[in-house]
Amino acid sequence: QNRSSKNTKLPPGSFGWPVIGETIEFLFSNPENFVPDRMNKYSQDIFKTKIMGEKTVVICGPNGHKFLFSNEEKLFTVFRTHSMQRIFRSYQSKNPSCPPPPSLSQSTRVIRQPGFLKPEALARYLGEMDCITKELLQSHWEGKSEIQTYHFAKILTLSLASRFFLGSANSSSERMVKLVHYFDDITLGLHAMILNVPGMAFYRANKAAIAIRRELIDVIKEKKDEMSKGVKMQDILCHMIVVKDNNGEFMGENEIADKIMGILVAGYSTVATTITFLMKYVGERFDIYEKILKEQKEIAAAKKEGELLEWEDMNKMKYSWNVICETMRLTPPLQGTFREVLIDFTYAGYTIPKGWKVYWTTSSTNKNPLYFQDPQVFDPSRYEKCDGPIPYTYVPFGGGPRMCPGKEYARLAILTFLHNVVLKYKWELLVPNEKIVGDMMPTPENGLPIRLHDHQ
Ligand code: HEM
Repeated sequence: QNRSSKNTKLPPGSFGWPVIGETIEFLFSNPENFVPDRMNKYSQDIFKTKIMGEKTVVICGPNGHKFLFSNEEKLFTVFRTHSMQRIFRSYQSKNPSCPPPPSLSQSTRVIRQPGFLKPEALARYLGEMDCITKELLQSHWEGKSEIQTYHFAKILTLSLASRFFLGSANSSSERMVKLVHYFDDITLGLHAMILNVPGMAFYRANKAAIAIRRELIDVIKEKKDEMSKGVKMQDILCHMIVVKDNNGEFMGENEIADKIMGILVAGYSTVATTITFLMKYVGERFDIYEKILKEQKEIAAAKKEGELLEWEDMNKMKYSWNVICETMRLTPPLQGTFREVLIDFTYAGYTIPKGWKVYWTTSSTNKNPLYFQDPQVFDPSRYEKCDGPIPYTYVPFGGGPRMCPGKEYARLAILTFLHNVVLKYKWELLVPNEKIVGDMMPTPENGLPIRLHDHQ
């Protein structure tokens, strides 16, 4: 229901300290605690807080998720934190003729263009994805007994993403991989407080964005050069170069660079985190490893020697996908995102005023015993039951019209990795019970070192 009213009853909760509100608790306490603690204290449906300088309501539980995902662009619109807006600016203030900074949602429009991430396009790319994964496993794992999983996952993810989004006809992918630490800095800065002081996350993220933007502009120039020679290409970067905006104008290079950077960042740490925690959880459970291996061996046995993965193979990886889903339930690679309220509305008996921000988060459902029995237990069979989790309780990719556009791409990338790894290796965790650090971006403290064992 939505209505405007003067007799408003705001949701329960606390705005915390003057100015900073509850930002410190939000950013630095475990996100698995911040939300459930307040749900228990105030309301299971909704509570108010002040984070990142904004009056915010956190909308909770499956009903909250459903309400939010069903009212996009009616009651809410996307909101990027101030740090995100500043990091992804595609203009420099010294150049007043440049257009205003685009929001990340503009890169979303481009990535949602028909074709790019649709199954047909992904199916065409799958063989190459398999090939790149094999090559990287060979060059980074072959002959080694110990691997830093997280570091490798980042290299793999960034290589795949830049080859796919920037096009494979140049060496841009290797150049992006050299910038891997800058991508980390940006990811950490996305939810940082705006303190542009050396040593602070926001300062590092800005520096990183400048370095990546510079490199991307070189890649764009090279791409334009190739296109002018008539080389036919079908990647997102080419599309951005030729597409015109609403005013019939081509995008400037800074703008294209920012949009590409947005897509690379969105698809980078999420996939790398999932791969890393997948290796952790499977490394802890040999019974699960054996089931994955059985499934992958059957798929490999049905193929000719050296034949690359195809779309139908991916659809057979049902158990493997359930294991990945369970990984994302226990360690969601992205906690949640913000919206801005477009008009006053009421929810669960409370009024939420226009201009406030709304935050939805996986942590209001993913470990809630109401929806997941024995929530701390790693149990891929939860997704086997024909009805699976209750709708809107399991939302690692969000839902509704804003659901992650990279979901299918991520599924293929992670399954392709798992297929190649289990067929060749067993592994053991070198630091059992390794501490997980990082609040908005969960990270194993030591980078998840593993010891490899070949099957032979
Ligand atoms: C395991 C991997 C991934 C997870 C768990 C994940 C999760 C999410 C979530 C929760 C959102 C927010 C949706 C919302 O605001 O309601 C999102 C948005 C987004 N994701 Fe992903 N994502 C993953 C991989 C990727 C990949 C590989 C790409 C790039 C191809 C990508 C591109 C995007 C973009 C561009 C958005 C912004 C969408 C918008 O604002 O409309 N993601 N993702």
